[in-house]
Amino acid sequence: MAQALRLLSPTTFNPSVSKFSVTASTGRPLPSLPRRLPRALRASASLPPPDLGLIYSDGGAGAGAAIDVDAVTEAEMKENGFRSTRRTKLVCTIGPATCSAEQLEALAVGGMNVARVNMCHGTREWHRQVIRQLRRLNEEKGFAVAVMMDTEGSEIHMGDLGGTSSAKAEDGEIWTFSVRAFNSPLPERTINVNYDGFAEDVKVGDELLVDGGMVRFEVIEKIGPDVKCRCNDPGLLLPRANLSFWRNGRLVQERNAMLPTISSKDWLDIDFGISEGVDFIAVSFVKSAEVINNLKSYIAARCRDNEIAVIAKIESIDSLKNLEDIVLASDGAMVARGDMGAQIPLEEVPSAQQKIVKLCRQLNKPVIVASQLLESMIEYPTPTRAEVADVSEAVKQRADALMLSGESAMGQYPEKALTVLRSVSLRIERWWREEKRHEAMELPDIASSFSDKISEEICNSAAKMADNLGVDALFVFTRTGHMASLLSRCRPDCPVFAFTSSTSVRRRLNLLWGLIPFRLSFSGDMESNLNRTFSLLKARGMIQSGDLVIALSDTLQSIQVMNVP
Ligand SMILES: Nc1ncnc2c1ncn2[C@@H]1O[C@H](COP(=O)(O)OP(=O)(O)O)[C@@H](O)[C@H]1O
Ligand SMILES: C=C(OP(=O)(O)O)C(=O)O
Ligand SMILES: [K+]
Ligand SMILES: [Mg+2]
Repeated sequence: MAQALRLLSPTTFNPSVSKFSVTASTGRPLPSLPRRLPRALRASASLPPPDLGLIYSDGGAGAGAAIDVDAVTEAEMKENGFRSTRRTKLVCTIGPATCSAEQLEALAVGGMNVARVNMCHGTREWHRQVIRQLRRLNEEKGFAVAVMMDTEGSEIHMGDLGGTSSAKAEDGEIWTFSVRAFNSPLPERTINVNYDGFAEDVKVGDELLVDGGMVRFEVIEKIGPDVKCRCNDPGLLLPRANLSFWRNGRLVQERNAMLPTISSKDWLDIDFGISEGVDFIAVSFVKSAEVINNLKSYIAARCRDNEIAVIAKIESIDSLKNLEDIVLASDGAMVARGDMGAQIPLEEVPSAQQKIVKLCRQLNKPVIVASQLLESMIEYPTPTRAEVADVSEAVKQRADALMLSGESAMGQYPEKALTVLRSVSLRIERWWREEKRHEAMELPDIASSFSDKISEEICNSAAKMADNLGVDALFVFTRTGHMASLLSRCRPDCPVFAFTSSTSVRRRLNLLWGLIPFRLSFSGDMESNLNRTFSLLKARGMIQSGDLVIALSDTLQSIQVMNVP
């Protein structure tokens, strides 16, 4: 039994569906609440352990009937019922510790939704191998792991330590930072700097921060291209670590303002990303909305269907100043706490994070909380309690995604770190759902057309209905993914199954909170879409007769409430 509300706006009116009335209508008579218990309240039959080796493109009834879903999602849903699937998405930076086909598959099985490659490190050839392996994994195993390429940006950083993997700087030691080119091995206590103007720009007395303050030096003497510095806060120097300098307690920014956000090397990396078909490009050290607009036009001119989403990394003082404009121009944002913590006082990072996460949700842009979430797990197999609390805070803020950096790129325990993110997310999400602790957030109107406004109203209402009725899932049939994003923005209690006919939309939706994206070709006929979807998912054991579902479609701009037949 279905109850339908359909609104046909002038732009989406389609004569083939004109049998539906143009104003709101209920499809069939409304009996007293026809729902059965939501699945979460029913005794769940114990299921055999999932076979994670198998995959799933359902080719059985021809391409038209196929549905793409990965084995991990399927197993998770069968095991726990779909109300308890994970809502917070997980991004893993790929590096030497995770670049083999087996390691990438282990991460995908462990819940990685997006793989990030950082163009600061490694060669294009290395990144190409990783991206192609990920694509193969998706094709062969039905995953929808998206690829995010992160630009290097015009930051000052150290060279690569002449081939050694790290160097220890001790308290009081004098080190030379130099723009000269050296043959490796480097002279003792010498660091190469990538920026030619470095020796001119720094002044005696400046404080030099490595990796946002993990190691600190004071500039004591300048000799031509060499800058002598005394170590005041000892620590480990890692290859290509970021350098910033401070004068009178403030970050020296003049130089930053001179350099382009997207360097000539970044443009070559972006061309590389476009040709390799990455799903997201994350832009480092964004200063204004302009650079995002430029990149988006560049992509639009080169990609059919504008298939690459642009993520603004919020990590500089300028990006915090121009936050709203930057977020509005972008397709998403990253709270890049690593560099942010080097640009503003550390104690201001938590409030900046909360502000960015909130703004992104209001403006309907996915947001990633990144850096040092589980830093100690680079070396140790268990996280600190403080790290677990940090992860839990980001989950409570209902960020779309959490990101691993060094933990997955070069740490000792990449899979364990991912497991920690997954289990903490699941536990905290469930706790806050059960306690109904989430405060309602005011969601401003964001639509720019009347048709978008209808979609927005439908999604807001559907999410509210879903919470009030305690439905098992929201189903959304969406071509561009927009309607799915609007539902995700409402952060409903139940998961959102997003059906889209495009594999690239499916991958991009994988970054969004609470969405379970499927690839499915569908028509303008909701009735037949729903019937087909129900039978495909039922055949898989992913839904059951009686599950209560609210279904939406962006072609019809409709809402239906129904039990799975
Ligand atoms: N493609 C790569 N090749 C080699 N090492 C990498 C690669 N990607 C990441 N790493 C290592 O992982 C660390 C953490 O990654 P990330 O946070 O992305 O970079 P960064 O530390 O430069 O901000 C890097 O400092 C680097 O040591
Ligand atoms: C994610 C960040 O950027 P990157 O790792 O590229 O420095 C950060 O600074 O937190
Ligand atoms: K980067
Ligand atoms: Mg950074």
